Amino acid sequence: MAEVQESGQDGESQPQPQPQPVAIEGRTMMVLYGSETGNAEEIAMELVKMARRLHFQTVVDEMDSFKLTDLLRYSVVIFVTSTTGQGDMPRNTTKFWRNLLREKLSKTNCLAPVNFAIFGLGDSSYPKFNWAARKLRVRLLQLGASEFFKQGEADERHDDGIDSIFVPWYQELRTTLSTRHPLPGNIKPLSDDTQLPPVYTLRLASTMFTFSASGSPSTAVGSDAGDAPETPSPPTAEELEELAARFERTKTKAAVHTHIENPRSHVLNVVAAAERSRDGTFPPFMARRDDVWENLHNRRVDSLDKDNIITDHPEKYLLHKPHRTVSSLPPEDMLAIPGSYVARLMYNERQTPDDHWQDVRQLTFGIEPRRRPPIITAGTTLVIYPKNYPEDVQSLIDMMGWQEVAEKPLDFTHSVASAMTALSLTTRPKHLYLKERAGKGTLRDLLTHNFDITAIPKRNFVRELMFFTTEDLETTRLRELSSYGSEQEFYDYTSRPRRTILELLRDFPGVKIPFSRVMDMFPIIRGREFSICNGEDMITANEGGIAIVSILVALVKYKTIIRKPREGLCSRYLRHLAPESLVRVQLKPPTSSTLHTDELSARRPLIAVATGTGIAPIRALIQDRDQFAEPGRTLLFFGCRNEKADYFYHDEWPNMHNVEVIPAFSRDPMTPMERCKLPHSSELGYMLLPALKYDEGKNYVQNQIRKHALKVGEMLRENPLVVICGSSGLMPASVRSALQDVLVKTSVVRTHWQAKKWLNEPQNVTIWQETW
Ligand SMILES: Cc1cc2nc3c(=O)[nH]c(=O)nc-3n(C[C@H](O)[C@H](O)[C@H](O)COP(=O)(O)O)c2cc1C
Repeated sequence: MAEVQESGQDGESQPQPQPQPVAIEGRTMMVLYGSETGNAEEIAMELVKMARRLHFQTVVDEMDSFKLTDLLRYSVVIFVTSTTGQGDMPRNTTKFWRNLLREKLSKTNCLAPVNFAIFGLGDSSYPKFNWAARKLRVRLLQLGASEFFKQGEADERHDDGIDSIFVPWYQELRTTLSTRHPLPGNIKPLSDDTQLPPVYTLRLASTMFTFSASGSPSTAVGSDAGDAPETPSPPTAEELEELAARFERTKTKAAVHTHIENPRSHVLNVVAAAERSRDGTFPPFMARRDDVWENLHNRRVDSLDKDNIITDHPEKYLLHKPHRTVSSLPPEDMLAIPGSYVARLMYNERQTPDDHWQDVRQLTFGIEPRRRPPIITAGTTLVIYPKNYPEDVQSLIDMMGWQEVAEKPLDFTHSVASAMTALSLTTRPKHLYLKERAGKGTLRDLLTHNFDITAIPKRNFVRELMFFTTEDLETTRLRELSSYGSEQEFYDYTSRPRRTILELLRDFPGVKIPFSRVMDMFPIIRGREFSICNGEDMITANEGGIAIVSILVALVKYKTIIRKPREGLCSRYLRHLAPESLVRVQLKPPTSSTLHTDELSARRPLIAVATGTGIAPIRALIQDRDQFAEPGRTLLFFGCRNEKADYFYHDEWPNMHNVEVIPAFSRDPMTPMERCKLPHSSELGYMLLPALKYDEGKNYVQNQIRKHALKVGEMLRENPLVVICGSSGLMPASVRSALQDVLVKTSVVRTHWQAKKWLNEPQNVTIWQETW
C-alpha cells in the first residue's frame, strides 16, 4: 500500500520553494482501484494528486491491499474500477470483493460511516457495460455506505477515450470536495502549477551495499518491496542446461499457434449521454454508443482497421524500409516477477506471407513447471514483459544528462517524512520488478526493464514536465497542453500521432528531469497478455512436465497521421526475440469462469466468431472440445482479409470433429454472384440495426452469420456457447446485431428488442466475448 504523506524535500534542491500540502487532522482520503491493464490505476493516481492539492492525506492502492475495516478510517473513499471478463471485477479486487459480499455483513449497515464515490471504466461493446462499478455501488449502498458524489462511467469506445467523461467528473468532484470539506483558517488549495513532493525517490546507494562472494547481492532481490510474496529464485547454470535439454527433447511436439498488441481503437463515434440514475438523485456521468448517431454519421470503417492508420488500402501499410536499424537488442536479463515461470522460446514463426502488410507471428514457448505443472485452460493468457532497446535508453540518458549516474547502484526511498511515519510502505511502485541478481539495480537497468519510455504520454506526465524546464516558452506550452479543457489538443499532439515519451522530450529540450524523480514520473512497463492458442492436451502431454504453449501475435507496425512509422513496444521486442531466448512469463487464468471446458460443456453447440488473431482462444477451446468423444457441433465464422494471407489454421479444421468453418475474406474480390448472396438491408425489410449500414455488401463475419441464418438459428435454439473474439471496434456489436437478426428471422422471437433480451438470458445462451 502506498501511503502518500507529505514531505518537505526529496534530497534534491528545488529551484524555488514550492507551497506544500499541509497535514490536517481528520482530512483523509483513501483511493482504491481495480485494474487489469493500468487504466484505472492511472485515474486513481490522478485523483490522488488532486486530493493532495486539496490537503487530504491520502492512501492509494489496489483494492486487494485493503481490509474492509480500513474503509472506516478515512473521511472520503474513492473507488476506481474497470470491468473485465463478462462484467466481472478485475483480478486485483477479488479478495476485497469476496469480503464485501460476505453473507453475514448483509443486514449490518456496517459501512454506515463510509462516504464514497466511484469512477468506472468500461467498454460499451460489452453487454455488461461498467458492471464492476455498478455492482460495487449497489453493494456499498446495501451495507449502509453513503455515496457523496455521482458515479462516473467512462467508455473506451468513446472517440475521445476515457477523458471525455473523466475530466468533467474530476472537475465536479473537486468542487464537491472543496465545498463538503472546507479548509480551515487561511489554508488554500494548491494550484495545478504547484509541484507536489514525490511519493517515491531514487538515490544513489550508499557504500553499505555489498555483493556476496557468489556475485549475487547480499540483500535478496525485492526484499524491500514488501509486495512480492513469491519472488522466484534465479535458475542456476546447471538448471538452465537441464532445462535446455528438456526443451530440446519436447520441441517437436509443439503445435504451431495468438493475440494482438493493439493500439487503442478510436474507430467508433460515440456521443456522451447523461442518463438519470434509477433513484433519480443525480445523473451518473456516462458515455455510450449512440446507434442513431452512428447511423447518421455512417463512417466507412472496417472492423479490422484502426483509424490511426492512414487509409484503408493494404498497400499503404507497407513499410518497405525498416524504420530503424537494430544496433543492439535488449539484454536477456530476467526480472524477479512474483509467481512467474521461466519460459524458453522454441519457435518464432511468421504466419503471413512476406509480402503481406502485416507480420503475424506464432511464438511457441516451453514453460518449466514450478512445484506443480501450471493450470492452463482455454482463455488462459500468457503475460510477457517487453523491454526497451539500448539505443532508446541511451538517448534518454543523454537528453536528461544522466550519464554520471546511469551505472551506479541505487537505493529506493520514500520522501523523508513518509519514511519516518509509515512503516508498512513500499519503497517502489507495486509492479516495478527488479532485475534478478541485480542487487539494487542501476538507472540504466530501470530504464531498460521497467519504464515505458516509448509509451504515449499521459496528461499527468506532460503537466509534471513543466516543473523541470527553465524555458518559459516550454512551461507555457506544457501547461496549455495538459490543462483541463485542452483534451482535443492534447489528443491531437499525443494519441493521434501516437507520439512517444521520448519524442515528446525531444520536442522540449529544456526539460531535465532529476533522476531521483524517475519513479514518480515514468509509467511502468506492464506485462502484455496474449491468449494461449493451443488446447490442454498439447500443453500437458510433454515429458518432464514442460508446458508447451503458443500465442499468435500481430506485430503492430503502422504509419500514423504524422507519417512516422511506429512499432509497439511489445511488437518490437517479440519481432527480434530469438529462439532459445529465456524469458520470465506469467500465466493468468481467464477473467471469467463462463468458459467451461468439461465434457458437459463440450457437448453443447458452439457458435464461434473470430477476426484475425482472435482465433487464438477459440482454437484452444475447439482443441479442448475435440478431446471428448462427442463434442457438440461447432460453427466457426472466421474473418480475415485474404484467403491466401491470413486465414490462420485453415488446414487444421477439416481434421476436427464436428467443426464447420465459414470464412469471410474481407479483401478478396467477390464474384457478383457471391456479392448478391450477402444479405442486404432492403431485402430483409425488418433489419434496421445500425451495424448493417457500414458493412453492407462487405464480406464480414456478421453478414456471413446473416447469410447462414437458418443454421445459426437452429443452433441458437439448442442452448449454445457463443464466443466472440478479435478486434474491439464495431465487430462485437455488429455480431450481436446479426445474432438478433437471426433470432427474428428464424422466429425464435418476434422483435429485435426481444432478441436483445433473449441473448442476455443465460438459460438461452452463454456468451463469452474477448475483444481488444
Ligand atoms: C478481456 C476484456 C474484457 C472486458 N470486459 C468488459 C465488460 O464486461 N464490460 C465493460 O464495460 N468493459 C469491459 N472491458 C473493457 C475494460 O473495462 C476497459 O478496457 C478498461 O479501460 C480497462 O481498464 P484497466 O486497464 O484499468 O483494466 C473488457 C476489456 C477486456 C480486455
